[in-house]
Amino acid sequence: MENIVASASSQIGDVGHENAPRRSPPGTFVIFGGGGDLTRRLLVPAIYNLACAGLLDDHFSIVAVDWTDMSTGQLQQNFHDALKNFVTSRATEAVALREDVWEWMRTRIRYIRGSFEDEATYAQIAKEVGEENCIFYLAVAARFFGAIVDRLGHSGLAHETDGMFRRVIIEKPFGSDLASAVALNARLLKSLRERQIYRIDHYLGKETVQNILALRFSNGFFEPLWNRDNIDHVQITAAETVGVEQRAKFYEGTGAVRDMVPNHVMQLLAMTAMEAPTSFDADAVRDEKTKVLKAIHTVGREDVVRAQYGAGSIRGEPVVGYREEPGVNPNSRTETYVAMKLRIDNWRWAGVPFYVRTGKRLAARKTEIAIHFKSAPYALFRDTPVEKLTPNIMMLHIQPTEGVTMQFSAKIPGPTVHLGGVRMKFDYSEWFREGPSTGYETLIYDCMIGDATLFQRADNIEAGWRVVQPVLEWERDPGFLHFYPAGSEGPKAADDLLARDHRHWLRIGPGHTG
Ligand SMILES: NC(=O)C1=CN([C@@H]2O[C@H](COP(=O)(O)OP(=O)(O)OC[C@H]3O[C@@H](n4cnc5c(N)ncnc54)[C@H](OP(=O)(O)O)[C@@H]3O)[C@@H](O)[C@H]2O)C=CC1
Ligand SMILES: O=C1O[C@H](COP(=O)(O)O)[C@@H](O)[C@H](O)[C@H]1O
Repeated sequence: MENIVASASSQIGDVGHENAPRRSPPGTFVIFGGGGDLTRRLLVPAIYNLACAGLLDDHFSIVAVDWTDMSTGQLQQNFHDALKNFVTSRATEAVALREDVWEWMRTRIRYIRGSFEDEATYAQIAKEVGEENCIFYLAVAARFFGAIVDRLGHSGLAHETDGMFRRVIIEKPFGSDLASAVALNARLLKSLRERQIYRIDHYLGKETVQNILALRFSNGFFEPLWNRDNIDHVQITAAETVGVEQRAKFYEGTGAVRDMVPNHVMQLLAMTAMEAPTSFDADAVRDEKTKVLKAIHTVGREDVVRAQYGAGSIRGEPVVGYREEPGVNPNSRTETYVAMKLRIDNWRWAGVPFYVRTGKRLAARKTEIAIHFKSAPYALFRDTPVEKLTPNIMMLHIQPTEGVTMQFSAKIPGPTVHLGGVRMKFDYSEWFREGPSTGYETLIYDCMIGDATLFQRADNIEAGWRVVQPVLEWERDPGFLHFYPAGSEGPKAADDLLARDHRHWLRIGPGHTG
């Protein structure tokens, strides 16, 4: 995991200089699905940002493979238009395109028109890339993952020689349940070695997600408290305001559980709950993640709430319910929300529930991890006006706010003992004077330099699917689907899930959260 963010002048203690990132090795970045949406919106802007940062070797090139009828010139024009629309050096703020960098990039882009299922396409790629290092990025629908990798194997394109690498980046969804993920892993391993496979989870590219490990393991004061002696429970939220957008076809067969939980949510949980790895070596980190996911107790049906949004309003604007979205079956039982209570059965976490929830069309866009500490004893305050102590919560804000907040009690100035809940906040953009990148830059760059720390290993993916597998088996059961109005905090059943344990969710929308 390489730090590609320039060292900031406001850092206390120097962590940047001797770790200054090096240029990528020379090679070709082959994009299957080079005419598609992901390429345009995320991959090309990320490569451009790496070029701006001077991180690409002079012998870097892009080969886009797709069946769309266009020339290399037209593809270059499409990428240029895409960059103008989508390029951001930071996640939130648009910046002007640097034409000098674009010109450098343009001359390195080539197009191969061909079908993923045609051997001739691979022969053309082989001719184009020769003996160069290659990264094959599968920016394609999941049904092509196995088929493309088989052909990379048969054509010899997957074959590495001394000093030359061949790596494959695979997008999500990686399987649609445990069995299909296991089968896909087995299929990939017929043509590739595990170390050649980079299974992407874009959450791991987010600086704030990477910061979870930095925060836990580079500071002396968090880790001693990070266990069942001090933590009451943990809440993980990944809430979106968007609906299914133009992806109804994909989403109808997928739903919130498959789309978000085995991958993004499990990664957030693993980073929060894993033991300290022995180093940042990819396997050391991934061993610990897998161990903690494997320690999750088989989930019971009473600990899961599936739900679907109905009509409602977001920021005062009326929005239709999921079943009214274009392309969605009017009787659809696909969930757009899921909440789960998970128990991690190990020495650190036994007895500490991890409540996770994710959904579309909720009250706000908010991804955060809230660590709720156990309360201090109240006895000292019983003869004071203080009626209860403010819960101690440490919030790791992943997005759109990026930072960390600590909530605790403080004495309100005055002659009597009154306590108030206060917050101490670290904000990325305020402190480092620049926000984190989109995430794809880090992941692509890490693959170029052969660092798989932020990619999922086969056992990691399978452990995530194992957690949700029971939920997939109940999805047809009548009654296993609740409803919530768009723009709300989610279904009442999810509130009941915590109320049973005398707890409540932090608010997603604006308002008091403690
Ligand atoms: N788009 C996004 O924001 C995100 C996408 N992803 C994942 O990335 C992957 C790609 O998604 P996305 O870019 O949206 O998909 P697209 O359908 O936009 O892109 C795929 C491209 O491949 C082309 N194609 C399809 N079949 C063939 C074939 N047999 N031979 C050659 N070309 C073919 C498509 O052409 P045509 O359109 O003519 O079929 C299209 O140009 C998916 O796995 C998705 O889940 C992940 C995160 C975000
Ligand atoms: O992978 C996916 O993630 C997005 C949410 O990503 P974020 O970075 O905006 O949090 C989600 O909308 C999409 O359905 C899912 O496929």
